[in-house]
Amino acid sequence: MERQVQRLRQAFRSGRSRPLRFRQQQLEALRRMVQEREEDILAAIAADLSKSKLNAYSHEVITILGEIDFMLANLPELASAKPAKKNLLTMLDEAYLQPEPLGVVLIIGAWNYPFVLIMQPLVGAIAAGNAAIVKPSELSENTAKLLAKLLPQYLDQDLYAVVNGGVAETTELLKQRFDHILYTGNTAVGKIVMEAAAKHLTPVTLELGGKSPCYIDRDCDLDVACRRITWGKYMNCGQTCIAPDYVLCEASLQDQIIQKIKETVKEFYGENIKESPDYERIVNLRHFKRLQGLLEGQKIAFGGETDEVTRYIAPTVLTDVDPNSKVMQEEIFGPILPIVSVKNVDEAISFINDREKPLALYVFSHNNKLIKRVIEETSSGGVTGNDVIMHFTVNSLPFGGVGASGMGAYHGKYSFDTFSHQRPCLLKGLKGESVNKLRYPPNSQSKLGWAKFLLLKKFNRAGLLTLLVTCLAVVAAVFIKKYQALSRGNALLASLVVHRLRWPSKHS
Ligand SMILES: NC(=O)c1ccc[n+]([C@@H]2O[C@H](COP(=O)([O-])OP(=O)(O)OC[C@H]3O[C@@H](n4cnc5c(N)ncnc54)[C@H](O)[C@@H]3O)[C@@H](O)[C@H]2O)c1
Ligand SMILES: CCCCCCCCCCCCCCCCCC=O
Repeated sequence: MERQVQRLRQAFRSGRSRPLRFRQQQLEALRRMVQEREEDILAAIAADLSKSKLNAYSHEVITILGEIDFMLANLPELASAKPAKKNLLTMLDEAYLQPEPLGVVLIIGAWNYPFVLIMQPLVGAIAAGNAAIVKPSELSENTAKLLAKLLPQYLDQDLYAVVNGGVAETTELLKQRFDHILYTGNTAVGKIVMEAAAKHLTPVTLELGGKSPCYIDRDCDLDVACRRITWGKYMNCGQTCIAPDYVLCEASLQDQIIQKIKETVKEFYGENIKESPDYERIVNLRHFKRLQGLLEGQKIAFGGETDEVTRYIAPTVLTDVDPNSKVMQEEIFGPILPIVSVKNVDEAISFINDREKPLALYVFSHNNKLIKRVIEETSSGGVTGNDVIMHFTVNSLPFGGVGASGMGAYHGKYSFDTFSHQRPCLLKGLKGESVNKLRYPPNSQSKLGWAKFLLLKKFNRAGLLTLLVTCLAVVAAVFIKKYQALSRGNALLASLVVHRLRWPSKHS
């Protein structure tokens, strides 16, 4: 592994990944890969998550095609130097921010959206001019194997590599020195990644999880709210980092919400959910058993059926859930939706604030002021009002967590920034030593006065008067110089006219 990282570092040092044209070619190759190998990609995702090809396309492939298109369209602007504001001491100089690639970056993905969670950061890493190693999750082994086969066929092999494996391989990988690590997965492993990164002072982006709350206000269109929540909760069988984890609402709303979600489940997946091509399965037996454990002792409003052989768990709603029960202590990451009743929005806000900061927060209400209030008085990675999941799809919004749900963000421009160093550059000329004298020793009270004026824009009356006189003197000097030049010009013109009058040319 050490040798592999070294190989990438050498290729990065050659400077090959930096020119915009090269980055564009690699992104175009990535897009070609997605288009030409679409069938293989959909089949791998389908095999890993028992997902229909249509859903694999709309959950994963669309996102990546959109991200590549965004980068290709915006790369010249993203990679360009941005002028910076200057102070009085540097106003004649050039000050700008130059994005530069970080070097060799590591991208570790999770299994639940196995294609997106590797490819979307990779697009950002390439766009920013880095070399990259990607480590797909071993739990989504079909997608992992396919990525290891396809990426080298389409991308520069010395700059981009795939490492497959589980804990042992990832542990070994994490011993190497990287210039950035973007990790997606659970919080416990996030801590391991951060600890390993700290040994090399490597910056990290941690895309973690958490329990994303969903508050439904009394003043709300419950039909719409429940339809949207049902979609976001049971998509990918609840195995979505930003799925609404639980519902908070007044007790009086509980029965209606249960009824409406039940009807929507029927509308979406039919009478026989097991037969629906739109309903996935739990990724493995460990997660299946974990989820079964969360159902124990709970009041099941509907759903709750499980089948170990196919790892099927029906869309389930739990009612009157005790906030101290196990299902409310850990991220559910499955098709189980607890409803916890609260007296009002104040109690909902306290409930949210008493817990770790979630990755997403959802509020449903006709009352925009209430939505804004919930946003104002809580914290979360992202928020969607009157819908769920959809903020993930807006690539002008950074995607990431806060507190226990992660650090840093990516998507669109934010991916580019995550994998770049915004290098501050100040270019000065070699003239202007008379002003520079102010900062050279020996120091004096008057020099300090000038420093305060030039850097802090603080000055007293005497200073202001001096400045005014200085400015007037400068203006006068410029004016006199121009006037002299003008008079010299006029004199020259006059002499030419006289000259021509005396000796008219033969053509005139
Ligand atoms: N914020 C996001 O964008 C996002 C997206 C998807 C999932 N998630 C979160 O991820 C979690 C589910 O993913 P998971 O953790 O089960 O995925 P996972 O089991 O696939 O693990 C994630 C990655 O960590 C590696 N890994 C596992 N154990 C390790 C160890 N001991 N040392 C080093 N590396 C190790 C795996 O090989 C894998 O590549 C949920 O909490 C979910 O909310 C977050
Ligand atoms: C008219 C048809 C439009 C279909 C649009 C479908 C939009 C689907 C959006 C899917 C979003 C997938 C979320 C992936 C989250 C991955 C990160 C967390 O696990």
